[in-house]
Amino acid sequence: MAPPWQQVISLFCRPGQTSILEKFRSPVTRASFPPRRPHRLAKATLAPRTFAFCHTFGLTVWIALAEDRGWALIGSGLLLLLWPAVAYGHATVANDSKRAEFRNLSLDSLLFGLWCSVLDFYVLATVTIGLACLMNNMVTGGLRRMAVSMALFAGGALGWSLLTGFDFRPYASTGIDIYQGTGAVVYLLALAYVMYQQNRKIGRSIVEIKFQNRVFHALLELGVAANRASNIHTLLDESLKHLHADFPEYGFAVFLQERQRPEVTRYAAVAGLRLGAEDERRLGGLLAKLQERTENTIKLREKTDGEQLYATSMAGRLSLYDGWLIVRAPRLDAPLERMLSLFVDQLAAATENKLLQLALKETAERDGLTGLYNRGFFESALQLSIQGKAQTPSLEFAVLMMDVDGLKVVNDRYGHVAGDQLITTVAERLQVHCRASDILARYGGDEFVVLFPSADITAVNRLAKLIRTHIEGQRCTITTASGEQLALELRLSLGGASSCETAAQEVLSLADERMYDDKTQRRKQRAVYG
Ligand SMILES: Nc1nc2c(ncn2[C@@H]2O[C@H](COP(=O)(O)OP(=O)(O)OP(=O)(O)O)[C@@H](O)[C@H]2O)c(=O)[nH]1
Repeated sequence: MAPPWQQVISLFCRPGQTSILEKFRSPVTRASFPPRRPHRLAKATLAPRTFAFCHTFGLTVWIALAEDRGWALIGSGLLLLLWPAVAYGHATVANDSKRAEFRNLSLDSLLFGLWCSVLDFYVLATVTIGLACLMNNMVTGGLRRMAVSMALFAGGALGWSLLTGFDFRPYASTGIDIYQGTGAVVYLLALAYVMYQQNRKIGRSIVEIKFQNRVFHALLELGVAANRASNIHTLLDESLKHLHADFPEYGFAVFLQERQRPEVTRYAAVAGLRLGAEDERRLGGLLAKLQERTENTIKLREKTDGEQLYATSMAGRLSLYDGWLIVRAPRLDAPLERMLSLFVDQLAAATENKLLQLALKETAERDGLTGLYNRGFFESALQLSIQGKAQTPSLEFAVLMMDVDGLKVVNDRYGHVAGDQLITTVAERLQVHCRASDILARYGGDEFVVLFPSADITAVNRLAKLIRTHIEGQRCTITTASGEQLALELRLSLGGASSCETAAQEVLSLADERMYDDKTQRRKQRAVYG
């Protein structure tokens, strides 16, 4: 059985409702003790409420002394002094602090109504206190709350009159009138000041929210730009363009410098800053000297367009580069610094991802020795051409196969290093004669292939002629592993075919056959001519 004091408390609780004591003992309440923060409304009303109740207590004391009504009135008036603290505590510990404060405002009206009755409806006090209650509720909760407040004020006054009998004393004394009038004016001014402070706070919050929205938008745009960009230059250019569109009052630049050689700026982008090539070089040099600095944002010595330049470091967030975001701003304030640090984080992550993505793409598409497309990429491109021909029969494509003659001999005589150099030399020279639309790939060992995605056999003949004129029989110098210099003659066997001559799937094998025919013929010729 619960101790008697607990039974008394439980009398005030509805069945199933948790008593205040239980709330305090529950682990949840203990975990959140000391109490939560009161709602800003509770904080804002604390001072005016304290003033109003203290002032009413003063009025009570004055009337009690002036009319010799004894200490009973003053003693009960002491409750008025306690109420502001109780109300504030209530709003502080409540789960829903705002609702609790609204309840406090209602109780204010009820208490004041009752007290006006205690003071026998002294007219000036009843009017000013009643008006103050109505205004307070109107300001915080609109017409509905004001109506509730009016009802509670009237209810408090009538209720007390019914309990203790109705007395009416329209006037006390001039001194008390002056005291009450002055109190009412001070209260109104205090209320107006609180409202002004609240408005200022709201104004500041709106400005901050707008700024945060711009930051959020810039970060979203950065994500989109990062997805779309095909290389680092585009990524940086687009990101800065969007950032400048969101923050036109600032100018931006970004520098990525090589980690090992900070004086080398690998990528730079500018938006909303007038930086010539010379300025960029000078700024790059300045940033290279700042590598050791650890602060987030540094004020630079440089100024542009009459405004100060600041640099925010990407500080170790890129594996190969050191990055800097430069901003031109009249001054560096806390929101700008926060925005820079957020943007730099995202930009560094997007750049690093893009670098990784490009490296992976490079590995997947390119041949490691020559840097040309590899066989996998060529075969995907050939499949696309075959599909294109199936969908649009008038769309032709062609293939030229090439094989370096005599690589085995070079390997056997001078080693694989020399053989590798022969392969890369052929690749470089072939690249010179290919057009941007031609897909030149290393097909395997010493075999190369060119796909002409929308051309016929004339493209093959054109390139074959260029190879025969400018590569065939040309000499190249190769250094062996032992440091010996060799002069080798380049020789290539060629075979071309196009989709006008055979079925699309057969083009590559036809080109291959023709290349072997060419190789056989050239072998015979070499045998004949020695
Ligand atoms: N150095 C080097 N050699 C390679 C590479 N890939 C393949 N090879 C060699 O290239 C040679 C290609 O063989 P073949 O085409 O029969 O040699 P070839 O001397 O060019 O003969 P023909 O084409 O008949 O003139 C082989 O000896 C392979 O080992 C490579 O990446 N580097």
